[in-house]
Amino acid sequence: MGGSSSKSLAKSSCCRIAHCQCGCESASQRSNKLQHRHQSWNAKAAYTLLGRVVTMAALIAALMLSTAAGYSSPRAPVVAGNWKMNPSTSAEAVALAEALEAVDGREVVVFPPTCYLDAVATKANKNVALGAQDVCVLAESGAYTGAVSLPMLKSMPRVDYVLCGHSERRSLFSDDDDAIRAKVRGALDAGFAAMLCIGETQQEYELGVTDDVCALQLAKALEGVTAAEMANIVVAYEPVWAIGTGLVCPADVAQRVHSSIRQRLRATYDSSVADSCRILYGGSVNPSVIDGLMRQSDIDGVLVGGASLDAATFGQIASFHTGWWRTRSFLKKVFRR
Ligand SMILES: O=C(CO)COP(=O)(O)O
Repeated sequence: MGGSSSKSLAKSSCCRIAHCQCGCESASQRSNKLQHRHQSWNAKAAYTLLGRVVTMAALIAALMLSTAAGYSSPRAPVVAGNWKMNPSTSAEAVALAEALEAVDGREVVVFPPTCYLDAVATKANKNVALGAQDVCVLAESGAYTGAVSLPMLKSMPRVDYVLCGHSERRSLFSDDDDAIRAKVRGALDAGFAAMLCIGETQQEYELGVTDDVCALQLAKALEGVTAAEMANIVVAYEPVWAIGTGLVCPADVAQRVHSSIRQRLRATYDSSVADSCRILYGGSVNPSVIDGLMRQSDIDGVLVGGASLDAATFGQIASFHTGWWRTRSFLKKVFRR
């Protein structure tokens, strides 16, 4: 008994000796062990922190990349389809209307021939807006063979828009600046939104006068339109050389023209009109070019011709990549409150 207690005493006292040779754990060994444990804890904490920083950085980078890759305009996007003089039968128009899909987070509008408007209004998804391709503003009714007046359009269900100034109306039906201005005025007075098309010919494009041509067409068509009325104007930049040719205006060129149109609106009205007016691009739009166009900060949508006659293709165009646009708009709304 006494022997074992003296042994343990010897051990406990000897362990306090820094360089003890007895095989027991010396104070310095214990301190080394503690230091080692401390170091490995520090390394673990550093790794965890590093891991968190890397994950955060990756998330931020993904967020930024995703934002950059998606729709970047601050305005609500519009995807419009101008059916022109198509399809050939009412049955086909109804089938096309039935196949149209509304896509969440963007305004989808179609412009069928006027004679199909009623049938399309009955069959199309309720979230797809409708517009008329043209209107006669010479009178409300009377001896104007072949014409359709504003009150007639007004009596149709679900018609919100009137297309004004399309280049085919300008070139094939002799709609001049005065006629276009009168249609814009009539549409606004009747409570429609006007989708105003402007754009240069191939020759004007080659001469480098695109901005001047667009500015002139814009000024003439909007003469007398007030800043408040501009809320019901959508501008569509449609370079004539890109319509129905398969030649799409390069996205950066279209962006430059859109930005110049917006500058004109800023100079004519004010920043609030310029910043809220939606400017669409039209001319051979197809699913392979839509994302590139919609990434441009001044392109707020597209006006599609040929590709809008196939509901699946039009649906693909309407489903363009929005990136974080909706999240950003939601956050903006929340923080503005
Ligand atoms: O004119 C257009 C839309 O109004 C564009 O037509 P495309 O898309 O067929 O070129």
